[in-house]
Amino acid sequence: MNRERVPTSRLRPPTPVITSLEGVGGLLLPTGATGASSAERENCAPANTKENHGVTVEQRRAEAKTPPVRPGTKIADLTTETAVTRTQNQSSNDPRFPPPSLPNMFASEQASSSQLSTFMEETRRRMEEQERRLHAMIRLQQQQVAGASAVTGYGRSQGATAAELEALHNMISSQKHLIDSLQLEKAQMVNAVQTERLAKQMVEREVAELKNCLQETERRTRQLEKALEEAHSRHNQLSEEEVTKLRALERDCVELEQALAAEKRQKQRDAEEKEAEIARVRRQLEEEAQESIRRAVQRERIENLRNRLAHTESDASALRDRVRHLETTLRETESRLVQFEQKYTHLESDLMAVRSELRVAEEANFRALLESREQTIRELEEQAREDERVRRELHNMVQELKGNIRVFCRIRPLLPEERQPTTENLFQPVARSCGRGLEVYAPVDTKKGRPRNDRPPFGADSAPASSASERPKWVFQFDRVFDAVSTQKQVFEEISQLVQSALDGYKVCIFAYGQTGSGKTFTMIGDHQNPGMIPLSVRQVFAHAAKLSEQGYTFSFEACFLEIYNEHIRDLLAKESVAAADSTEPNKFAIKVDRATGSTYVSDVRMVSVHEPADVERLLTISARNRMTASTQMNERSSRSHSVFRLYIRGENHEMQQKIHGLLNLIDLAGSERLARSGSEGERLRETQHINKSLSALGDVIAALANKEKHVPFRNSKLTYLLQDSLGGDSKTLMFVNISPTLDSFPESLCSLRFAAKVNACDIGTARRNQRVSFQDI
Ligand SMILES: Nc1ncnc2c1ncn2[C@@H]1O[C@H](COP(=O)(O)OP(=O)(O)OP(=O)(O)O)[C@@H](O)[C@H]1O
Repeated sequence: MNRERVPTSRLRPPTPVITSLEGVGGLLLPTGATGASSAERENCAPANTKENHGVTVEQRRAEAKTPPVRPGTKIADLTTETAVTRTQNQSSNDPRFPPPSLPNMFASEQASSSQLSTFMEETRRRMEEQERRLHAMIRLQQQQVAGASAVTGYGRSQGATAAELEALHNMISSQKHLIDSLQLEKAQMVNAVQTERLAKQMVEREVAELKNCLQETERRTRQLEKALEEAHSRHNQLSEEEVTKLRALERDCVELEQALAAEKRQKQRDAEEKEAEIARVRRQLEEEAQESIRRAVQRERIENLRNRLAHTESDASALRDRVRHLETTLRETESRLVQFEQKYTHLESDLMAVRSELRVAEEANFRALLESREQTIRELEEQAREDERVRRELHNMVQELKGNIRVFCRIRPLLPEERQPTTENLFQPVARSCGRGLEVYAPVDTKKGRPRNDRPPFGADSAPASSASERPKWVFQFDRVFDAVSTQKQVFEEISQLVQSALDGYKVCIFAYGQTGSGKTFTMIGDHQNPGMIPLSVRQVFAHAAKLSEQGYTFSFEACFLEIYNEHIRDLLAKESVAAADSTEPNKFAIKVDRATGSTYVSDVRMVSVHEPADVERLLTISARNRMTASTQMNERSSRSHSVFRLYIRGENHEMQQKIHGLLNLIDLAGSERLARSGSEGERLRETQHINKSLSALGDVIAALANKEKHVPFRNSKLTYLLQDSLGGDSKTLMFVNISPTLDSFPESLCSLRFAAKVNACDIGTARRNQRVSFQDI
């Protein structure tokens, strides 16, 4: 049986030594160890300690036993009573509180937990009692002090002697001291109680551990007992004989095992000896083999050395022969080198001579080549100039063949605000006439259900209606007809040749003619997205001038922008203040003719040098601000004046000794309203009269030029007078007739078309048609 032994130190709790405090209440104080000395115990217990004021604790305890003073007690009696009490309590050992001895249960490992609990319970109970007693003591002392004070007062009132009072005072002060010391003791007791509590907790923990150990030990004991019982029962089952046999077998087995072990040891020793023998023999054999290999190698080396010696000797003799041969060759080479050096010197001098000859020849060739190239360039330049001259001639010829006055018709689209529910397609370009023909249909008279005009107003170019219900139709022929979807670029492509003529030194006039709102300004100036003929022409002129500068031409450009309003000239490029002054001085600008050149110009007008298209676009912006517009019944922003943009082109080619003086006139004419229709009166009536007069004067001039009349009435209007140098002669004129497609504008449109058709019939330079033209009947 192997019982687990619990260490003694664990089982034994720290034993509190509980000693009795002699005297007052038999207080319990722990000393911490079983074998604490009496001195230590004295330190812990204040029983025999002397106080500073010289009164022993025992004395104070005796005094504390003093009963409360009753009223009427004499001072002498009080003293006696106190003394008696003190005597009674002199005993140092109070039999009521014997010093607690260690409980037997801790002396042995088998201490039961119930005994321990009982001990703990007893200790707690005793401590509580001690505390209670201590409190009673303190109360008693306080009562005594109060009694003494009462006695003192009583003594005073009874006339006690000074000595008696002194004695009383002393007694009271000693009582007070006793109370202090008792309170000190109380504090110490409280500490002791706390220490005791800690010890108790430790003991409780140890007890719990002991309980666990005990339980474990009991469990194992039970297991062992059970195993023992089982062994006993098995043992009892075997018979005596079997046991004997078993024992014999066991002995045999032991002997066999011993014999086996001895044999094994012997065999192991034999094997070790044999291994050692084998290793020794192997070492011997290896040594012998190495020795024989070493000898074989030495033999082979000797053989090799013999062979190499034989080879070396034959090589040496061959080398000797070669050295002899090389020495001979070297001597020959040295002599050849000397010959070569001599030759090289000769060749070098020859090469230098050849090089100098070559340089001379190359220079001659290069000069010849250069001259031939320069000649070619000159020829090409001459050719280019000749080409340019031919181009100009051909261009001019083409322009002349086309006619020096041409008319383009442009029909603008219906504007969004003009969309009508019964839009009639009045103007239809004729597809078969290569974009030159235009058919005009009379609108239907909605009231009568038949054409409004069954008789065309201008019979000369009309086709009569075949029946009463059929709409009358007029057919016009122009140099080009642009329909409503034609773009500005497409239109410009057709006039670009004419613009080119200006750069070739011709005077070119491009007019826009038509009634108010028919698209004249749009065609000439356009807007930001759709630049018109003026900006596009200027761009072309500058671009072509840049190209011609490569052929030695230098160009300069000057521009002016005028307005003719009510037969008065205004400068559209004048500064705002100047323009305002001009309006109060209508006759400031006069048209002058340069007798030498025949050119016309306006005095005092602002001429602006332009160098690039942007310069001209800036001028257009200025002029747009200055341009006078006035409202009429037909168009809120009707332009009531002619605007004339003039670009003077001056070019020079020194080599060709050529000078160019071209002039490009781009004219936006005022709206061509008939007086009856415009409904103008007053100032507006006067404007309309002036406009019609000047347009009629333009027609007269064109007619006179076409009819080769001696007198051309240029001076009949400011416009024709200003354009005198650009109309007629070899000048080139193009007129746009702008048409509004609206129903309301139909009579005016027809009127414009008739005017344009008559212009188209003219040839200002060379007569194209042998017919007389008159604008009187339009
Ligand atoms: N080909 C066109 N495509 C688109 N819109 C056009 C075209 N022609 C003219 N317009 C528009 O028609 C309106 C009238 O045109 P525009 O002012 O050029 O007429 P106008 O003949 O110069 O009139 P006015 O004699 O009163 O100056 C403008 O709003 C213009 O933008």
